Amino acid sequence: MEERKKLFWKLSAFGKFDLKRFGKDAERLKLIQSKPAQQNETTTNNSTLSASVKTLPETAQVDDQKSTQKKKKKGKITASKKRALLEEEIRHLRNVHHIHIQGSDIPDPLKDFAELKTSYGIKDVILTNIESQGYTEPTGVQRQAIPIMIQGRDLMACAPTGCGKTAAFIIPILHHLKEPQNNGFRALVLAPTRELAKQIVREFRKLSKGLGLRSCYIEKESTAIKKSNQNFDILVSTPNRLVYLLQQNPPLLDVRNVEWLVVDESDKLFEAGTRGFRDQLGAIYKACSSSKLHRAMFSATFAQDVEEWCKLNLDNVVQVTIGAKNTAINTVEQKLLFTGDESGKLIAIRNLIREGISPPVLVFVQSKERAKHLYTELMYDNINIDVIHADRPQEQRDKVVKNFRLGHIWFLICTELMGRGIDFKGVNLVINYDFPTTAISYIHRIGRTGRAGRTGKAITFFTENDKPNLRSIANMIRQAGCPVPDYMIAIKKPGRKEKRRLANHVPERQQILTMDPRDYERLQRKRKFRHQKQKSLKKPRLGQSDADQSQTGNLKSTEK
Ligand SMILES: Nc1ncnc2c1ncn2[C@@H]1O[C@H](COP(=O)(O)OP(=O)(O)OP(=O)(O)O)[C@@H](O)[C@H]1O
Repeated sequence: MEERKKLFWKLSAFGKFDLKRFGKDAERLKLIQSKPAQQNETTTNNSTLSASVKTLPETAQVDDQKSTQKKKKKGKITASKKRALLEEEIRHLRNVHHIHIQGSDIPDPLKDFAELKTSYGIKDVILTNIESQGYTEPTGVQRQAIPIMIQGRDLMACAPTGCGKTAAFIIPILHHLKEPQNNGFRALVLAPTRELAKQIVREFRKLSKGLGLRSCYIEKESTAIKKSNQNFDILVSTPNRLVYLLQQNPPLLDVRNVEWLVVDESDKLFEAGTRGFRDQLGAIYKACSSSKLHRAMFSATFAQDVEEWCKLNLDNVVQVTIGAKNTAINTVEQKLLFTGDESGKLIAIRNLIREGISPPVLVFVQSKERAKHLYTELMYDNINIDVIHADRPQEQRDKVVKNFRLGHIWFLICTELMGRGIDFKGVNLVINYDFPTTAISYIHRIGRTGRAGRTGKAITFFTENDKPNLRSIANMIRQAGCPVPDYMIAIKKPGRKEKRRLANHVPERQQILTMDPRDYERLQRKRKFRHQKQKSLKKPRLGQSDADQSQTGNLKSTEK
């Protein structure tokens, strides 16, 4: 027996004592105890072996240590395999949702909203609010932008129209602010129009229910100081209004404690000149002087110069793009309709109405004047129609938006004012009565339909005069998978200079109005008179004194 043992140790001394392989031999030689019957394999490997190893001489112990090391190594391989699997899963998630990223140390996209709690400790109440909005799954932009913003990283996000960019910045801001504080505004969101700013406030309120955080849009100067000092945490504003309030002496607002600055429709706000807000944006940047400031830019379209600015000026910025950049949404069935000349458009729209189109419908024209004229032409056609443009008083604009949302208005004639960001649920059709001057404007206009995964339709009228812009928009339509005739794509591409000229000049068009201009003027006067009468009838409320009335008048006169 002793001889056999010696021989075994000699044989095993230079090799690895693999208990798994040679365990049976060792057992036969009675060098280790035999396995108890019916023992589970995992337990065998751990407890039985460790018990028997005690009986082994030194060399065997050394060998066993090596085997344990190997096992540990094996464990390491499993961990790296695990990471590889996870990376594959993340790659797959990004592919499925067309998420493209640029930047360093980018957090993983969310698999679901629940991960906000497990990985980032977001409050239950926010998750409940998300759920009560009917959001079951995060959209592509939400999956990637939310974790980036939660980590306090500067962000530039480009994602198609109607894919939930608003919630993508609201959720991380709410998580960041946590609860109300006496520090004034800590988050500032800029949007190009009042309508959009107010819509964003509504979204903030829905998603922050139960958190105590207060968000506002400042309508009047007189409320600016009050709101500023009154524990409002979130301010949503147009750049013009904000700059005006900041430039008063003393300033009517304080944004020095702002920690999150979000620029929605950022390519629009970056535009220079009278139609853009670049100067105002510069002043606002200066005013947001907190060292804790983080910045995020969101839009469905991005211009090269904005991208370059962001890369140069934002800290370690992450760029997120969903799908192909600057493309029209593919849930919208798009069509171009040749109407010959301007008068053909009136016939075409009446034909569409006669053939039966399902409301709500948005009709875009290129100017306030044309909006008023088209409204006058169609108002007797027995359809619920209204018009919105910057010349209408804010109170009327709000009413129109509300009535369109409620379905009381079926046809809404509008200008570029409603082209960006406005989320009317269930718009079935967008009619571009006037051809958009840029492909970017086209993307935003038709993006008022086919939102949040729904389908929609867009019909764009064009005349001989629209030929210079036809090619770029026909290309957009083809890219979205809708048919366009080849001759449109074959039109000569305008040069850079020409492109810029086209973008900045709305074409001269033949007047829409078919009635005598004097009759039109008379009608306008009548309408104005009727509106003022309605207003004055509404004003003297029961028990309201003359002094009260004059005060109301004063407040109104301070409105910008
Ligand atoms: N996770 C989600 N699941 C379902 N619907 C969502 C989700 N997130 C947002 N929505 C809805 O999608 C619609 C569009 O959202 P939102 O207005 O934020 O789009 P957007 O990307 O900002 O569009 P635009 O570029 O036109 O401004 C809204 O009605 C919103 O309630």
